[in-house]
Amino acid sequence: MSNRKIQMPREVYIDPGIINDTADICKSLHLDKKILIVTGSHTYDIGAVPVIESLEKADIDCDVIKVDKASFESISEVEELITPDTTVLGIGGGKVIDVAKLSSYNQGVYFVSMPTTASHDGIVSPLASIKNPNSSTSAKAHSPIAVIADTEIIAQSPFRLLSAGCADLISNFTAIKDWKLAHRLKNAPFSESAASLSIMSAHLITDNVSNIKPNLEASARIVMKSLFSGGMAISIAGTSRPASGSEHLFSHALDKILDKPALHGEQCGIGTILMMYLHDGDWRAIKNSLKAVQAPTTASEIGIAEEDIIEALMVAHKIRPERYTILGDNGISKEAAYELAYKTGVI
Ligand SMILES: NC(=O)C1=CN([C@@H]2O[C@H](COP(=O)(O)OP(=O)(O)OC[C@H]3O[C@@H](n4cnc5c(N)ncnc54)[C@H](OP(=O)(O)O)[C@@H]3O)[C@@H](O)[C@H]2O)C=CC1
Ligand SMILES: O=C(CO)COP(=O)(O)O
Ligand SMILES: [Zn+2]
Repeated sequence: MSNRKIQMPREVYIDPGIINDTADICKSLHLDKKILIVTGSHTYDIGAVPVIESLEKADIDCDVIKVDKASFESISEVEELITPDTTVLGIGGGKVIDVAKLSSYNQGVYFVSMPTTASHDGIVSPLASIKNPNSSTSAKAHSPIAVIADTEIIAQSPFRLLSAGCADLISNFTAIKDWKLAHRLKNAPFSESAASLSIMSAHLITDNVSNIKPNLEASARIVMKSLFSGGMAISIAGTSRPASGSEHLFSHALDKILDKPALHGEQCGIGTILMMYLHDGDWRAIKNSLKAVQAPTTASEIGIAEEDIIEALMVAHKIRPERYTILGDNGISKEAAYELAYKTGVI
């Protein structure tokens, strides 16, 4: 059997109030034998409680587990609660969705993705960004059978999370530049359709910045739809390449260096300014787009010390050596890292 299959969700709902229809959606998909809700401590009240009410009214058996880390320990704890009849509902941010996605994949049961915010592009993709100590790649998992995105809940989530989602999408611009470079220099497999969809998803944000505002359902819808198409680009490519290049390596390096990193999308956004400069591209336009959606553009805005930015720039190329980027095989020198961070105003 070919390894090169493209996975897509079967049903996608992006609507205000749709969370209250969860039981009906599960029934229509024959996923109503047993539900396991994976959620977080903040998202329990916001997302899980209305879903539990909807399932109880429909007499659907349901269990809940809260997770606080996207780790292999959390995944094992969730897997212990899964039986062959279970459907796993991930209700929360990226961390919760990744844990629900990977645990359901490992146990061979269906997964429904229910984002409570629009902060990252893993909502519909078949990959989980959970690294184990021996591997630097995203873990292979599966696409959700359904995506239920309640844009009213997403609109009410902290705007910082939505801005981070916009920044995760804006990072597609450098991810694609890196991917093309790797294709030309290293013959890395490249998909024109995935790359085009990825760039289009980023443009849905940068061409619409004036319509992305706090507490507006229409804004949540724009970001969610862009994350959906960005996730589809990842599905088509079968790798995170269309959405993860050198700017993500920089963010992953910060995650390793720092005890308390900033949001994933925020770090990737700042990484995009830096890597666009290295690509000799229009890094000022990236910065302006980030500012327009209220995403941070400097180290001090996300509370990261200058020396940690420099350290992350110097080690980023080692995070995933098999994925060639503008950082090359040897990375950049300390002096060049300072120059880069200083000239772009990141430090
Ligand atoms: N699979 C993939 O391809 C991708 C995966 N990722 C992964 O996703 C994670 C980052 O996701 P991100 O969402 O930024 O971070 P988190 O999942 O850590 O969420 C950040 C915080 O926002 C809270 N939150 C979520 N929704 C709401 C809401 N409606 N109201 C109030 N608070 C809310 C969460 O609450 P709570 O405490 O309840 O969780 C959490 O405290 C990382 O682990 C990253 O690796 C990122 C990109 C792509
Ligand atoms: O964050 C991602 C895409 O936005 C996932 O990428 P990684 O494969 O680098 O974890
Ligand atoms: Zn990302």
